[in-house]
Amino acid sequence: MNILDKIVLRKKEEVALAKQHVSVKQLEAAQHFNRSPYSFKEFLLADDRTGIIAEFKRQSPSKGVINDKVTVADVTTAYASARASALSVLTDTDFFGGHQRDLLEARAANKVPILRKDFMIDEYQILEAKAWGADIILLIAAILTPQEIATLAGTAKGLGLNVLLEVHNQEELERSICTDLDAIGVNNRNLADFTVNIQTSFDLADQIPADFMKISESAISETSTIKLLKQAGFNGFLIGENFMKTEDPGLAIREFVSELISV
Ligand SMILES: O=C(O)c1ccccc1NCC(=O)[C@H](O)[C@H](O)COP(=O)(O)O
Repeated sequence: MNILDKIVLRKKEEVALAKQHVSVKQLEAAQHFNRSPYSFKEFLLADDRTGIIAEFKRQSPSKGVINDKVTVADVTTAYASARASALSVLTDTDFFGGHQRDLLEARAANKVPILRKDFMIDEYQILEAKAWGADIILLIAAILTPQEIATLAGTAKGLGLNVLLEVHNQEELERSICTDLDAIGVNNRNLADFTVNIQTSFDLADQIPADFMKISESAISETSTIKLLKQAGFNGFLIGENFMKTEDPGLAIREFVSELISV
């Protein structure tokens, strides 16, 4: 069993448990449920933003603890001030050390789109994402059937949420595309064995239909890579570890962005 299988197995238990504790009615009555989500596309394309989707990532299965000394509010507000186009907040606890309250804290502190970064397998989690103040949800092709992707994407769009589909190869891309997607992300990390290769994004760039925003995800640590990805047609760049591994992720993104815009 690989790590994705383990995560999905645990996620099924978590969702079943969550449904016993919080009803759909309660989620629908939550403070954020009726707010209108920000447009992911607008923030990705805005002249005064960078395309960076900056991730709050305490730990990961591949790296263990990355940073457990910083707070969500400090880091995410620094990311947004440094002109990140969006924030990514992990809400998976067992494998990434994230939590629902991380998303709620990021929402309270920021006026930019926020991705609920989790392993979505059930419509209930989409309602949670809306209730907790997310603007974007992630659907990972490697763990969902085409029918599940279409259904979950349809539910999310019905709630006004933005949908990011994540793929790792052409086969996943071809079988997963549906109308209710806003963006397609190419993950440079193989989630089964943790190997990373930026070339994955370049290989798939031209295969992504022009109607979708193109995002490159994982293992980005150089501004020169972003420039090449932009030339290949990418609009967004999901970066976690490169900022989070430093003592001051806010300073790290500021320095990164000043280098990015200096040429
Ligand atoms: O990061 C991991 O180890 C990982 C393992 C298993 C499933 C997902 C995993 N990461 C999720 C991500 O996609 C990344 O957090 C995100 O793209 C940022 O990547 P990075 O900039 O390399 O931290």
